[in-house]
Amino acid sequence: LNLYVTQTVEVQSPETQKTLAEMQTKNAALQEQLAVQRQLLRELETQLHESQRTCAQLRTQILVYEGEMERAQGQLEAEMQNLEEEKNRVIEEAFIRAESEMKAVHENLAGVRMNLLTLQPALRTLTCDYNCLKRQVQDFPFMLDKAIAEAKQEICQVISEVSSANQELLRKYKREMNLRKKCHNELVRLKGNIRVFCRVRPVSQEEQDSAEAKNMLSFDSEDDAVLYLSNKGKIMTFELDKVFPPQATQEEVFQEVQALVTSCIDGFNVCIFAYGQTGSGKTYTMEGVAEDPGINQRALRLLFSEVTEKAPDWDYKITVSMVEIYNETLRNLLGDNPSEKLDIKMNPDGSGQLYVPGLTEFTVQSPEDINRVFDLGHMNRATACTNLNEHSSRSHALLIITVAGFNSATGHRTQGKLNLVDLAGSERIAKSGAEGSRLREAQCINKSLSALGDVINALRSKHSHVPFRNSRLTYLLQDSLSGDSKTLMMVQVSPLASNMSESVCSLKFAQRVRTIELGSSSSYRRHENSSTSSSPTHDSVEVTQFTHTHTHTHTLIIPVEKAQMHRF
Ligand SMILES: Nc1ncnc2c1ncn2[C@@H]1O[C@H](COP(=O)(O)OP(=O)(O)OP(=O)(O)O)[C@@H](O)[C@H]1O
Repeated sequence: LNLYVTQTVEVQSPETQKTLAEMQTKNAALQEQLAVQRQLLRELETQLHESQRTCAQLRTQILVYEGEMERAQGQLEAEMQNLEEEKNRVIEEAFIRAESEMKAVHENLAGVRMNLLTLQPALRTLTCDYNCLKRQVQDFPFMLDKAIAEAKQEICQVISEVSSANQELLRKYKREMNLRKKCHNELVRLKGNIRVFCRVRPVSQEEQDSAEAKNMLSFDSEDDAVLYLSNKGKIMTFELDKVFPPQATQEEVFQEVQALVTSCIDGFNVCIFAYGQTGSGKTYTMEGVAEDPGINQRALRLLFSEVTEKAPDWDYKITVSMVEIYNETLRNLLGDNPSEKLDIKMNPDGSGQLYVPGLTEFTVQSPEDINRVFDLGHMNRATACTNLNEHSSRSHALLIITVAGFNSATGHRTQGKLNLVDLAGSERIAKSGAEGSRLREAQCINKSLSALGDVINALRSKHSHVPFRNSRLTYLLQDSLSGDSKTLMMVQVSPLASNMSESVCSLKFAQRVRTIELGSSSSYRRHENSSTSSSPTHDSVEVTQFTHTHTHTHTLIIPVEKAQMHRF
């Protein structure tokens, strides 16, 4: 390629010129190729130099490595030598140790062999025991079945013995219960079906200094059933079941009443009436005051404590209703609408019992519940009238407590009702000089108190017809006045001189009721010093009329004046 010849040639012919041009083009192309080749050659030469330098470096490196390898070889050999020595030493030590261990194992083996020789008899015994146990285990299900069968038989026998003992106890319990009821009834019968108490209220602070306060009533220190009354210069003696003097406390009064209250737990129906003229203390005896409650509150508290004592054998539910009878209209004092009039109807369940549709009943479980119920009743009573004091004097207020019991052991059920009645004032119409609406009120009161007397009369006389329907009061209390019910009349008496004629009427009524019940020939006797001729007339016809009555009803009656209770 370096042999290019540059020659200037004279060219004449076009062909030659063409050839020349082509040659020149070729020459240029070759020149270009030559330049490229030269460049390539330079690069190759550079690469060659580079490779040679790298080769020299690598050789140097190899020499370094070879040196290092020789050194490592030396170290390796030394290390191997060391390891060889170490190996020999360790092998030697292991051998020595193995030898001593082997020796110990030999010794142990000898011991174990020795033990084995001694354990063999024990093993034989254990094997024997095991076989024995195995046989027992095989026999166990049969023995167990047998034992279970025997135990079952014994248990069945014991159960049947216990059950028959229980039956016997139950029979005895029922017999005792019946006996108790019979004794109770007998006691009540002996004491009288109608019990009549009298309570004289104290002279108030305001009355203290007036002429009214002079001592018209006196008591017998030896006989708490006698009351002396001085009227128009004569002294009359009244004999009742019990007379409470003015100083008698609410607690003392309640103590005499509590047996009657608790009998409703045994399923008896009980009525307690407070009877007397306005201001004689009826409401005080029945309701009392906040700091010294009367029969209503004490009765509920006693019922709570009694039923609590009987738990868990007996389960009791105590419900309370409050109604008012005003002008022969029945009102629900615990309902949402106290002005709504209630009706008394025959229960559609065919039991022949009466019921009051729409009457509210509250279940009470604590003294707090009682307070809430009483508050509601009072509030409703107050909202339905303009003057509560006057209104309460002219209406009957009834607290009806139902006690339903269930004995889960015997399946026995009981239901008793306790009716606590604060009657309207018993004063005579003539004295009050009433007209218009007052006259109507007085007539209604007169009618219902007379009806109460008529009902008691008919029941005592065993009349075929008892006029329960003659008043709302007797109709409502029908269930609790008839049958083996018990009734108590609490006759309230005012100590004031101006009230003496009303007091006489009340006490005469009480006396007559008591005479009927006891069948005695004379219900009140004159004081020895009194004039026989001028004392109030004792109606011997009425007394005779009630002498032969017999009933299981127990009643405590507060006296009703003669004019109102003329049939007595
Ligand atoms: N045993 C008593 N101890 C103290 N105060 C009594 C007693 N009895 C009645 N009182 C008082 O005498 C007043 C009249 O009593 P209470 O209101 O109970 O008579 P009432 O017969 O219910 O009259 P009403 O027919 O008007 O309702 C009351 O202030 C009452 O607190």
